Formats: sequence, structure tokens, C-alpha cells
Amino acid sequence: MEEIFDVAIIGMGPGGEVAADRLIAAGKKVVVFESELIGGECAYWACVPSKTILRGSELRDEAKHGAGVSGITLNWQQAREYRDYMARHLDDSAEAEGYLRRGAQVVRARAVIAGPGRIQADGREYLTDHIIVATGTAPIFPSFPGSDQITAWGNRELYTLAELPQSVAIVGGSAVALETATFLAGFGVGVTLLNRSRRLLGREEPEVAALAEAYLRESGVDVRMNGSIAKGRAEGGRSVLTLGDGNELAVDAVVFATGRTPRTEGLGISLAGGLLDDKGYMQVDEHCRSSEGLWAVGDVTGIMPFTHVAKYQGRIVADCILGKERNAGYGGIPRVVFANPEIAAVGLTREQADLIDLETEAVSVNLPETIARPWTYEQNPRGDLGILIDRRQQVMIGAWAVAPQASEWIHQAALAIRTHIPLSVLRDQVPQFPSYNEAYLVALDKLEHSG
Ligand SMILES: Cc1cc2nc3c(=O)[nH]c(=O)nc-3n(C[C@H](O)[C@H](O)[C@H](O)COP(=O)(O)OP(=O)(O)OC[C@H]3O[C@@H](n4cnc5c(N)ncnc54)[C@H](O)[C@@H]3O)c2cc1C
Ligand SMILES: NC(=O)c1ccc[n+]([C@@H]2O[C@H](COP(=O)([O-])OP(=O)(O)OC[C@H]3O[C@@H](n4cnc5c(N)ncnc54)[C@H](O)[C@@H]3O)[C@@H](O)[C@H]2O)c1
Repeated sequence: MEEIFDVAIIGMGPGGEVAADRLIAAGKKVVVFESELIGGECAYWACVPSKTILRGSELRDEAKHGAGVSGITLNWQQAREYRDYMARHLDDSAEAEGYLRRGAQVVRARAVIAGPGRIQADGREYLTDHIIVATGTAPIFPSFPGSDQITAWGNRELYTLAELPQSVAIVGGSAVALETATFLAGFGVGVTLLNRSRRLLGREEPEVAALAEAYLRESGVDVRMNGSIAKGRAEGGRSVLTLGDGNELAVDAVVFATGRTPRTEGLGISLAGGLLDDKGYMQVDEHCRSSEGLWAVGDVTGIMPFTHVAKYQGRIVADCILGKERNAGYGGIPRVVFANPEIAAVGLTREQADLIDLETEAVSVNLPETIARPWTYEQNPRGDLGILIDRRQQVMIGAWAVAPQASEWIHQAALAIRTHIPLSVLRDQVPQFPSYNEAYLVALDKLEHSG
């Protein structure tokens, strides 16, 4: 008789892995399909290598700001070796063995859906009660005259670099562009950032964009707003871009940080009753269910494309399949760009709040002017915090911080927003002295229209 699995997971990035781990631990019979490496984009070519390689220049800059510290230098070869170690030298055999040891079946092939509960891969058909799609996204490389002649890098080329270029153009103005610029400029590469609009980080508050731009410029990045590429060509081993304003820019490589597209083409989603939107993202309900027995987690859903969200959705789906029905909620989830200093945000922006007619008040505080921690932390202290409140409900609905360690202390706002902690309770907190967290009290005190 044909073997029937409880759950089949297509794509083993962070979303697929978390779902698999939970389902296997609960005793389910699981088959996983991975066409490249178990661990997905995040582990090998995105979050892990990018954050690892940023740490050195962050430390060096902290040292520049730290009193009585000097002489920190970066060593590309050692940094690269540690990056490669952290990216497992692009070897996932230990991960595959781990799943096999725990009783899952591992199929190293591209899978396609052939119908409800039916998957084809590696010339075989697999039957299953549930299918979880976790196939992630691929980078978008814009096309323009001569785009096929230039040296074009996406995140994979970038985060497996053996040798550093002397100069690059980075196209884009969001997370990948800013982190890449921070990394490369930190290692002394000449970076020109071409942002097609008038500001960076178009989804965040304008103050955040302005601070991000100022810090990037300070680190030596040539930031060009309204920067577009008219055409490109190869010349003497370099890539020459003709920009929209007519100027030419010659660089060793062009990094495209221009967004991503879901890996759903030809996947057979509709054959299992699933729907895709006009960009190819899978449509899911609040349980991350696409249709009966068909689920989706992670970037392929197009909902907050971050690893922590992919992992969260993996937990939601696994629990739903295990009979503990859970709804996914997306309030109070942090968004961090690991630039220098870190750029963190959570909840709504003023623009988003206005769209849903909330009565809001926003305040921002400069940290060195108001609390002690920036001064004990560094000699030339930096940092800003902004919060947004709902005046009627008297709760925080948005926050941002551009400051050292903001990725850590934004979680205080994340919890407040996610759980609707009343402002009166937030005001009654007693944060550690001296810590960046004290800034929240200062910001709350600055509000005019709250009790
Ligand atoms: C440069 C960069 C840096 C980033 N840094 C961060 C960060 O610091 N923090 C953060 O939260 N997010 C970060 N992200 C985003 C993060 O990488 C994604 O949100 C995350 O990887 C999504 O996980 P996922 O499981 O949905 O998909 P993925 O990690 O993309 O994994 C999908 C997997 O599915 C496999 N697959 C696809 N199709 C098939 C098929 N038909 N059959 C079998 N297997 C298939 C793929 O091979 C892949 O392994 C970064 C992204 C980039 C590009
Ligand atoms: N720290 C993190 O959590 C982190 C870090 C890096 C990436 N990510 C995620 O990875 C994904 C990819 O990031 P990203 O920054 O590439 O994508 P994005 O979609 O966030 O931003 C794309 C950028 O490219 C620009 N752009 C798009 N098409 C263009 C074109 N044809 N010409 C010029 N500019 C163009 C856009 O204006 C925007 O600034 C996102 O989902 C992001 O959230 C997360």
C-alpha cells in the first residue's frame, strides 16, 4: 500500500524548518522537500552571513566612539572565514542527517504540487494529508539597456564574496541596500547608493529615513536620491552605468537590492485549491491556511518578509495541524535594519495610522540630550527614539529607534504594542539605570495629551 505522510513541507528555510521541528517532535510523519540547502536563504545567503560580516565594522565603530579604545582593525580574510563557518560552508548534510535521525523523510529535489495532498519530486509521487508551502523568494534584477553586460550581484554573490571589490554601486534604498552599504563601506569599499526615490526606507517614518541617510553619509557612502540607471556597459573589466541625470559611474560591480519575488511559479498551487495574488504570493487566512490541507508560511505569503515572521507562521501552522487552532497576528513585530547604528521600528507609522483614522500623537527624543546611557556607552553619543500613541485608547501603536543596540531594546515597544499595555502602566515602569530603555519614560513624559 502507498505510504501516506501526515505533513509534507516544500522548502526548508526558517519557516519550513520551524514547522517541521514542531510536527516531528509531536510524532507526525513528515516528509520535507528542499531543492537547494536545508536552512534556506536566511542561513546561507541572507540573515546569518550578512549579520556576521557586519559585526566587525560595528565593533570598530563602537571602538571609535568608546573612550580609551583604539587600534581596532578589520581583517577581511578572518571575517570572511568566520562568515563561511557561520554559513556552514554551504553544507547542509548535518541538517539533513538531523531530520533523518528524527524520523522524517528528506527529499533533495524541487517539489511541485500535483493535486490536493499530492506532490511530485525526483520522479516520484508523495501522498500527504497536509502540504505546507515555504518556498520563499528570489531576488529581482531589474532589466535596462546593457543590464546583461554589467557585473550584477544579488545577495548570494555578495554574501559569498571571496575578495572585496574596490567600488560598487548599490541599487535600492531599503534593508538589503542599507546593510550592504554598511558592510562594504565598513571594509573600505567605495560605495555609491542609488535610491530611486527622494528618501530611503520608504515604509518607515521620514525621521528614520533622514537619520539613516545621515549615518550612511557619515560612514562614507555616496548616497544619491532620485538615482536611476539609464543604461549599462562593460569597459576594461568594470561596469559603467549611465545614470538618469546623464552622469556616468564606473564600478567593479553593481549590487541589486531591489526586492524579491515569490517562488511559486509552476508550483501547482491552484491544483491544490490555493490562490496566488497578482504578484504570485500565496493567499492565506489567519491560520496561514490557503485551502483545505494546504498551508503557507514565510516570505511566500508576502506578509512581513522576515525570518522571525516565517518562524512564527511555522509555529502557527504546526499548532493548527496538531489541533491547537491558533490565529496569526502581525501587530507589534519588530523591523530592524542592521546598519550602524541600528535602525529599528515596530507598529504603525503616522501615515498608516492616519489611513485608519486613528487620533494620534507622536513624540521623539534625542537620547544624548535626555538619558545617561548614550554617554556611558560612547564618547560621541548617538541615538533617537520616536513613539506614536493612540490618544483615544491611550496605548502605544508605533515606535522607532535609531541607536546602538536598538534591535534589542525595541522589543519593549514591541511588547507594549502587541499586548496593548496602557500608557499608565508603561509610565509606572522602573527601567534599569543607565539603559537605553529609560528613553521610553522620557518620551512618554513628553506626550501632551495623555493622562
Ligand atoms: C540579504 C538579506 C538579509 C536578510 N536579513 C534578515 C535579517 O537579518 N533578519 C530577518 O528577519 N530577515 C532577513 N532577511 C529576510 C529573510 O531571509 C527571509 O525573510 C527568510 O529567509 C524567509 O524564510 P522562508 O522560510 O520563508 O524562505 P527561504 O529562507 O527563502 O527558504 C525557502 C526554501 O525553499 C526552497 N524551495 C523553493 N522552492 C522549492 C521547491 N519547489 N521545492 C523544494 N524546495 C524549494 C529554497 O531552496 C529555500 O531553501 C534577509 C534577506 C536578505 C535577502
Ligand atoms: N534586517 C532584516 O530584517 C532584513 C535585512 C535585509 C533584507 N530583509 C528582507 O529581505 C527582503 C528584500 O530586501 P530588499 O531591501 O531587497 O527589498 P525591499 O523590497 O524592501 O526594497 C527594495 C528597494 O529597491 C528599490 N527598487 C525596487 N525596484 C527598483 C528598480 N527597478 N530600480 C531602482 N530601485 C528599485 C525600492 O524602491 C526599495 O528601496 C525584504 O523583504 C526585507 O524585509 C530583511
